[in-house]
Formats: sequence, structure tokens, C-alpha cells
Amino acid sequence: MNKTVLITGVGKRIGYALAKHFLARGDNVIGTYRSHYDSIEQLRKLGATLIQCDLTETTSVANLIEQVNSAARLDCIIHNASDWLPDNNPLSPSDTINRMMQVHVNAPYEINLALADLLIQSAQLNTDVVGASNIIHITDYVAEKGSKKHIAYAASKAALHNLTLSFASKLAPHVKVNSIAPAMILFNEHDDDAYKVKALAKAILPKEAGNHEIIALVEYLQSSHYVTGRSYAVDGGRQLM
Ligand SMILES: NC(=O)C1=CN([C@@H]2O[C@H](COP(=O)(O)OP(=O)(O)OC[C@H]3O[C@@H](n4cnc5c(N)ncnc54)[C@H](OP(=O)(O)O)[C@@H]3O)[C@@H](O)[C@H]2O)C=CC1
Ligand SMILES: Nc1nc2c(c(=O)[nH]1)N=C([C@H](O)[C@@H](O)CO)CN2
Repeated sequence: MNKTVLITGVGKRIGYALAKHFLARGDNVIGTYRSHYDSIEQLRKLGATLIQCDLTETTSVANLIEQVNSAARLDCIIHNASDWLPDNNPLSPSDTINRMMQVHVNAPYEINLALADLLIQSAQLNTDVVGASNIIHITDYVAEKGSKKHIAYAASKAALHNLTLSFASKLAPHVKVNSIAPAMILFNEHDDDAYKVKALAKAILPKEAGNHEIIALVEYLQSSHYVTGRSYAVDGGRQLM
């Protein structure tokens, strides 16, 4: 039976890789994007439903919810979209923390509440299993560690994991809710060699992990009928440094 997966932030990098993977698996993919790239048209050609949505705009989030709620089913939501905003940006501290909380907490909270019934109805089509539907919050290693240069970002990712705990309790047994807490999955184009050396030295497995590490963990969480309310680190053993 084809599953339907909602992924936020599919225009590039991890979100784009997730969308391509689930399309190749035969799933129905609903992807949100803020900026338009050629990748969006590539996903559309592969059969994805693409919805433009800026998670900082409440009307945009409301429009997304209305469109997804008209779907026949919804089996998984992956909250991937994120703004890695450093504290030393042009915005005021108040606008910085508000933006981080809006993108990483307020929007996922609204979306989960509004789409919960659809997730539950879809799970109930699988009468023989519990936890057939999934919500996955992609947080960050810094949710547990903090960050000197991304204080607001880290705090919002910690709050996002707290949503995992609450929604896991609220939506059991039909919907599992888990966090994935990555570190050093993909460098950014502007990262210089000095940054790369410093970043890789932070883990006992010093490598740029790659999209497949996230994809494989999402597959596992979807296949499980017993893991919920937990955070799964993908961080090269950083905590042991
Ligand atoms: N890459 C890594 O090494 C790590 C990643 N993570 C987490 O993994 C996830 C994916 O990471 P990665 O692919 O690198 O993320 P990117 O920052 O490269 O892309 C995130 C996506 O979210 C979108 N986005 C940003 N702000 C908004 C907004 N206001 N409304 C809607 N969409 C928005 C971006 O759209 P646009 O193109 O318009 O900017 C982009 O498509 C994120 O949650 C990230 O925090 C955590 C730790 C490490
Ligand atoms: N939205 C994003 N969040 C994060 C990114 C990113 O590129 N976009 N990158 C990182 C770093 O890779 C960091 O984990 C390196 O230590 C963190 N979050």
C-alpha cells in the first residue's frame, strides 16, 4: 500500500534526499519549500506534490495544513525544515529567538495538532499493528549540549524534542513520535577547510556522515512498532570526546 509522507524543506540537501528516496520507494510525497530551485521541478516530475510554505508566516502554515488535510491519507510527517541562524545575525535577539521558535517549534506544533486525526485514521487502516503512523522531528546534537554561537537555534531544537515527548504520549498507540538528533551530516558550500578540520575533530568518528545516515534511520523508525518518544543521535560519538 503506498504511504503518504509530508516532508518540510525539500528544496535542497537532506530534505531533497529524503523526498527523492521516498518517491523512488513508491510513496506519495508531499513536500514543502520556501525558495524555488530546479530541484522542486525535478521532484514534481517524479510525482511529488509541492507546496510553497514559509514557516515564519502563519497564513502560509494555515494554507499548508488546509491542503494536506484534504489528502486521502497521511502516514508520516518529517519536520526537516530549519534555519541554522547564528546569534550574531542582523536581527535583534528578540526577533532571533522568536524566528527560531516559530520555525522549529510553533509551526511543527500547529501542524502536528492539525494533522493528528489524519495520521490516526491512516494508522487505523493497518488494523493489525500499533504505531503504524509516524512523526519525526529532526532536531540537532546541540539540543542536549547547547551552542555558544547558536543559542536560540539550540534552544528551539531542544523545545522541538520536547514536542516529541508530549506528542508521543498524546498520539499513542496509533502514531509513533521520535526525534533524530544529527551532527555533521553535510557541510555547507561556504565551509572552508579550516572549518571542516575543526568540525570533523569534534567526533570520535571524524566524518561527514551523508544523507544516507538520516534516510536509513527514518526507514528504521517507520518500520518499528515499538519505539516512540525517543531521540536517536546521528553524531559520530561526539558525546565521548
Ligand atoms: N546538515 C547538517 O550537518 C545538520 C543538519 N541538521 C538538521 O537536519 C535538517 C536538514 O538539514 P540541512 O538539509 O542541512 O538543512 P538546510 O539548512 O540546508 O535546509 C533546510 C531547509 O529548510 C528550509 N527552510 C529554512 N527556513 C525556512 C522557513 N522559514 N520556512 C520554510 N522552510 C525553511 C530551507 O529552505 P530555503 O532553501 O528557502 O532556505 C531548506 O530547504 C535540519 O533540521 C537541520 O537543523 C542538524 C545537524 C546537522
Ligand atoms: N538547518 C540547518 N541546521 C544545521 C546545519 C545546516 O546546514 N542547516 N548544519 C549544522 C552543522 O553541520 C553542525 O552540525 C556542524 O557541527 C547544524 N545544523
